[in-house]
Amino acid sequence: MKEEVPVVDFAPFLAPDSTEAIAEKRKALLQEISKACEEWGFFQVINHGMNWDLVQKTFRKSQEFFWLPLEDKLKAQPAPGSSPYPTGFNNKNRSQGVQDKKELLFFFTDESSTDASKHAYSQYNIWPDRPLHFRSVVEEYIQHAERTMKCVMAIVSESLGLPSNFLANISQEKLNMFMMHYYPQCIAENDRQGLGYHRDGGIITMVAQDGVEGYQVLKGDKWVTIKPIEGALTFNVSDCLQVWTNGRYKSVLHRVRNHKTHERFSFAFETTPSLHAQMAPLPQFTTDIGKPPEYRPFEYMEYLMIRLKNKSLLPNQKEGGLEDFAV
Ligand SMILES: O=C(O)CCC(=O)C(=O)O
Ligand SMILES: [Fe+2]
Repeated sequence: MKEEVPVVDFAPFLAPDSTEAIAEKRKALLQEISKACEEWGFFQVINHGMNWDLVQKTFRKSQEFFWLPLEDKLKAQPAPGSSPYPTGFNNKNRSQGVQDKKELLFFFTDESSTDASKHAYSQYNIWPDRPLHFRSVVEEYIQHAERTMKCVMAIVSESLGLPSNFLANISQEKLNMFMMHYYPQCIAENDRQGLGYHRDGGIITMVAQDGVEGYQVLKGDKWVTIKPIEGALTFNVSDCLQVWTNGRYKSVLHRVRNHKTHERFSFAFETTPSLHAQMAPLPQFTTDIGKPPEYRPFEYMEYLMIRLKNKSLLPNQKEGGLEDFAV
């Protein structure tokens, strides 16, 4: 049988009243999610509550942007030396030292912070002038994505047997990132590295795909395509969740291959702790259950700098990652 990323129907979580039957369904779903996070690190969700018309509208804006001539897109790059972060347009990222066949628009979104001075990363965002209404549409998407992500974090917390506000509270100061990806069509079979294999660096990532295949996750030694399902969103465990749960939930390698006959658009919304968060496996997954920690404590920034460097390595240089913090 062909293996596929588990698809979970969130309808029972969105149901307004909680009958015994719904409570039973929720319990079963939490088990499905837990199994998916342990075995795949990925799951797809239908009936997630995110407005699909808005997702479609944002895809149209993304197309309008990426279909502009390159010289216009380059105007959304930060002026040299003006931003310490890779915000705005980028068509030069590398994976494993090889240039990805992809274009990217990258935004920070500071989530409801109590201390604006600490969290003013979005000041480095670069909003393209064209297409018209680009910023208002994308900001609306981000607002909805934040809400959906909060709901998913609560459900993932419960799937670990923890209180629903656990992941929201563990690192209260969060930083979110929103990436709009564009993968051009690519005929040459040996040149389809849209986004090279990687693990995500945050807590959880939420991906919206258009209808074009190309997103793949490594299961055992096989790349499994994450089927684009109309109306579904994909969620994956990222490195922070793997560290906190001491490896119980897996941050799994995934990649994007360019399509032979179609260009592909996708959005990734990633929630991460603040840059100065202290990371370490939690007692619930170590001392409380008699397991030694798999990672030493570290500052999140230390790890992000390693990741940033990975994007511009040459082919013979070794990438850094969580292994650098393993004990
Ligand atoms: O483009 C996609 O479908 C996935 C992108 C991804 O893996 C990422 O942004 O980390
Ligand atoms: Fe990713």
